[in-house]
Amino acid sequence: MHRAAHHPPMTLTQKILAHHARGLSRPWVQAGDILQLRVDWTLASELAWNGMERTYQRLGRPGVHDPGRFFLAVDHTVDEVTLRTDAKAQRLTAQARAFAQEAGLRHFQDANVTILHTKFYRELVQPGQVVLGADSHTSSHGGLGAFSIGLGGADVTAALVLGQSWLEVPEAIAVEYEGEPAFGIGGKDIILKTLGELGRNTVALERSVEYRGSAVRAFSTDMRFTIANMTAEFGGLNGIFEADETAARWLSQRSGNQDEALYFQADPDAPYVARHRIALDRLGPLLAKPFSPDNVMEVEGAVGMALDGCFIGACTTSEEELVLAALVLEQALQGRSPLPPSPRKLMVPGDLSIAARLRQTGLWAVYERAGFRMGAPGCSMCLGVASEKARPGEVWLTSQNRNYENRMGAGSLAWLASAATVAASSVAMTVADPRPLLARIDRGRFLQLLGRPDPSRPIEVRRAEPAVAVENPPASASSPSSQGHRRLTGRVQRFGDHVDTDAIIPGEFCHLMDMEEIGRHAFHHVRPAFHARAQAGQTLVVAGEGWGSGSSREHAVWALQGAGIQAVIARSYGFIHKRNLVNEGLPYLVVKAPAFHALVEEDAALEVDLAAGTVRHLASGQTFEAERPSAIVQALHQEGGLTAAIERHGPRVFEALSTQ
Ligand SMILES: CC(C)[C@H](C(=O)O)[C@@H](O)C(=O)O
Repeated sequence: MHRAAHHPPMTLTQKILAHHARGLSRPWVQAGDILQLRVDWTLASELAWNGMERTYQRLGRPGVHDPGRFFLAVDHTVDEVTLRTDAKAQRLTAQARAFAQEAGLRHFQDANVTILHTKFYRELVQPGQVVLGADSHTSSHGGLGAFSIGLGGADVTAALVLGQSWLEVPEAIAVEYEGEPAFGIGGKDIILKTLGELGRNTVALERSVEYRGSAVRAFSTDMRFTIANMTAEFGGLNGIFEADETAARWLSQRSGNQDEALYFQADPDAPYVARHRIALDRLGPLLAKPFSPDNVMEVEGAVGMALDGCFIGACTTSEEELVLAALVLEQALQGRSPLPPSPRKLMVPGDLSIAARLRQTGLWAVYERAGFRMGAPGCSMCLGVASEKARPGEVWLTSQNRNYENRMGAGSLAWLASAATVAASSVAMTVADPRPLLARIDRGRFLQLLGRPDPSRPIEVRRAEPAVAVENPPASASSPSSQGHRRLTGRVQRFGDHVDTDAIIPGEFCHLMDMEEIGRHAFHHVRPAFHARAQAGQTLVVAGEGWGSGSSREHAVWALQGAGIQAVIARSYGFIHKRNLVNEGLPYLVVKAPAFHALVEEDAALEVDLAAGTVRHLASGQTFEAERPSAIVQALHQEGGLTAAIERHGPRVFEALSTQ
């Protein structure tokens, strides 16, 4: 083992990756390196486990690498009503329970105890760890300085079984926050500001996003959580904050789970491809209009807009936000009688421990007096699959992280905001600026209600450098040159930019496991003719930037395959979806040429030569070149996907793939 004392400068992410890499040929990593990675933790929900179980079964139920390092929580589809009445939720729950028993999992969270990310962040993750979760918001754990990413079920199952994965070291950007945000302007407003200024699936796409700048020292661990969480909406591969005294103080409150913390720091001249400065001093409350989280506006522009519902909850809404929103409601209710209970105001805490604290501190009762109903911990309305849904045409203000079309239920219109803004708006059920109410809150009381460690208490943070295992001479990357040897012809189904995986297959179909049935629901709401067109020969998808961004659902690939799609051609892809395409063996091509995108229309006939990596537009005879996939991606394609590769190579699969 080397201590990488003399290495080219590395980012924080690169240091964590170097520390976890196996078989490096030199004691550092740089963007573009393909790594075999030791994985500390895998995570999943019952909904993702459904797909993972299929891979696990195909692998012959081989047992898990470490039953103490898989965190499985039943949170996505369950609430009191679905648990009682919905056979889908019951089946998914039973399946997760049965696996927890079979594998002897130490960290199984049964229905409605927590949201996957909430408990894992608060109690388990440690700085410097590598975490792979079958959920896109696994990015959240970068808030405590872990390298934590969402991946599809096949990738996470592989890591669950083998304790390893592979990764191409991403390029990195720095988002540098400057200035002190006003009291009550928290993580949600800051990440919405970031999304509004920089755009989703742009500068962050497939890159590490390192959150830095003079302002971040004062960000609480909850603020960091929310910002890292919505790195998924930003389009980043991972989002991360350097673990510092604030992180160490949070860890020191735990009864255990702090002994592996590694306090890496980016080198001063770390190779960021860009630095983006975001000023926070004049930041006010923001909203994101439907149907995109970067469709951001100031709250002032919507004040008075009528609301059909207010939802405070989902993973992105931290304890701090729930406490602050309660204090906003308390101020709003001063001098007036309680509001009548309303089915259109719902608050769902992320974890039973948060619910308990809200009860102890009297804040639960404040929500009640403000007319809110409270639900048991879970994703609730955020995914549109639990019992609470917005109805068609309804406008909901919500503190969740996604406002895609149909996200809270078919035909719903979700506007995103901080919990404080949702709380202020819930009083008259019209959008309201929370600042007059925030101004009346006693900050000392807010901190005391939160019960966080005293920020002035000194704490020692021992900076770490990666311990790098150098084992191999550089792998001779002979390059198999294709995604198979086939030539495909077909006609095009044409899409624009930012087609998210919720559009490809809505959450309500993510419990299905029959490929043809899943295929029949591809683009169920937004392009119902997709399946029929594919069946009639429009079997090639051509899209713009960020195809398949959003969630990690493997169903998005299965829907395409089930409908009969032969290949996808796009300018760029959501990182997780791209891996899912590779794992499931559905060819994808990256074609950036503007001339191609100007030329190819709906129904155009194309010939795709997978071996050559070219696409020919048959009517004009013009040929366009696709970017060449990395050697490991080509190798995976030749193996027929990840599961087939594991079946063939066993535990040495990543080694075999990287040297093929
Ligand atoms: C169902 C799950 C795979 C998905 C995700 O990965 O994000 C969900 O949590 C979501 O928010 O859409």
